[in-house]
Amino acid sequence: MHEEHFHMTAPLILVNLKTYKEGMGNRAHQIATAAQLVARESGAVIGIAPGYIDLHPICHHFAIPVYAQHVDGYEPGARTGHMPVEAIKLAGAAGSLVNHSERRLTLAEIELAVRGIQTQKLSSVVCTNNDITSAAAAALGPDYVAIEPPELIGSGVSVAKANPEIIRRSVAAVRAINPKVKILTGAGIQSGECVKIAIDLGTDGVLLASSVVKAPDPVVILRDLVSKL
Ligand SMILES: O=C(CO)COP(=O)(O)O
Repeated sequence: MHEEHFHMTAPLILVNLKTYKEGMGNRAHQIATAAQLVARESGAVIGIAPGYIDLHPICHHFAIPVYAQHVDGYEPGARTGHMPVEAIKLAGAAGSLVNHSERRLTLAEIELAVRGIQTQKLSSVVCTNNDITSAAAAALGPDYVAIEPPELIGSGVSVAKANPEIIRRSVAAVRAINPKVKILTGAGIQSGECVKIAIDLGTDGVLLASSVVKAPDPVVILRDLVSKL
């Protein structure tokens, strides 16, 4: 379902399913079901970024924003093993992550992907690793810059608690370049308290993975994540 159907001025909680076994197939549907339930009962905007195989069915079964984890900015045509923006749009995606720490791109590829996403009127989330790269990403004019210190990704240690300074500096850097660009932060986000700290530091939401994807019951974690909004 496309993003214009959602109130995107509200904070965005975006759950990246990565290629975790606990985020594939039936389990991807279970997490999407949990996201939709908690979004409905709380009024929060909760999106998920499943793998490509699960993208199309999840887009069509759930009324939540669904993002691809990566997209190529190339035009459709004689290329093999790439993912054009048109393909994720046809699948029903709201947008895509670009340049995740686990799927790094060159600057030229990031720019191409952001332009392609804009051309298709989808939402772009460019991931960055520090305040300098956040400023560079903001110069490309994406919808979101998502700052995630790589050393804290998957660590269980929350960026909001361990390194609020990097969030503060990134917010300032992005605002100085382009105040229209929204900001997410991530790495180790696991509770409503983490989300509240991130929002209080001036971000527009969070990008997270393991705390939800690996939870025995994702509903419990998602309810906690939205509890202080
Ligand atoms: O990389 C991330 C989200 O894209 C963060 O992962 P964790 O929430 O597992 O630290």
